[in-house]
Amino acid sequence: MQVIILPTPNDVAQYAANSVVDVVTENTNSILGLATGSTPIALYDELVSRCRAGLLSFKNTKTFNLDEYIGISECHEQSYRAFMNRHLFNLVDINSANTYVPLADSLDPEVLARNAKAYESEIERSGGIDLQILGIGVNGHIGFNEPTSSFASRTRIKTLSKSTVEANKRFFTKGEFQPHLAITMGIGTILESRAILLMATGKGKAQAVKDMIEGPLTSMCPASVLQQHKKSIVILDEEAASLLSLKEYYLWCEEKRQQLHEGNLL
Ligand SMILES: N[C@@H]1[C@@H](O)[C@H](O)[C@@H](COP(=O)(O)O)O[C@@H]1O
Repeated sequence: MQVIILPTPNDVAQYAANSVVDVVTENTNSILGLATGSTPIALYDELVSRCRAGLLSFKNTKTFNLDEYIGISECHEQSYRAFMNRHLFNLVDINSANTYVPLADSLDPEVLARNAKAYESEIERSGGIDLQILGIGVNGHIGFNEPTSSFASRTRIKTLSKSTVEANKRFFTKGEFQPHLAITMGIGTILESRAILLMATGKGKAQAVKDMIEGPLTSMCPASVLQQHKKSIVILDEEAASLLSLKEYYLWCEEKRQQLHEGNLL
């Protein structure tokens, strides 16, 4: 796991944008895994600006989102499909037919299970995800893989934890139905991505970040599984990194990596 600590959330977004640009320009048919939540919004804003400036094109890119709520329609402004359309898909040159978000617009468990299975098949048919973007929940969840999710899990229906429902309450108006279920890529599915980039910003994420990087490998902190991935990069701002015991070491590692890269080590 590579841990990169940067001064501000904007630096985190810039770093993540550079990584996405590298993947998309190296292979114009690349497959991206995308996340929702407030953290990646600054990344999407940056990608939109670069695309509008002609520095980047998503013409042949395919995307797979991590998750979608069950119980609200795709047209609901809090659906993850609507979120992605609003923050990225409608603002860049991507072909909307190449943007996949789990289909969760049914209340029939059999239909939902079939949709989840079909999502897995579609990822596989596409050749797998080149770069998966992740955020992290305050309880260490990734996608909607809540604590105790199996590390071998595949795309499936998942019940949200009370703390996740609470954290996402701010997006729904008072008295409005708020989903307690979602379809999410499984942890096993996420781990098959060729590279993973997790972004975390703000003090509220500091404990989850510490558990993910320095805690034991445990399903109580689903993000800790990234310790086992061969190419996982965690990009943090100072606040999110504030509880790390080995913070100085991670900064030192980046300095050495940079010096080696620039032929400047001796
Ligand atoms: N399913 C999403 C996650 O993918 C996201 O990482 C998390 C944190 O969101 P935020 O970035 O708003 O803290 O929110 C939701 O639960």
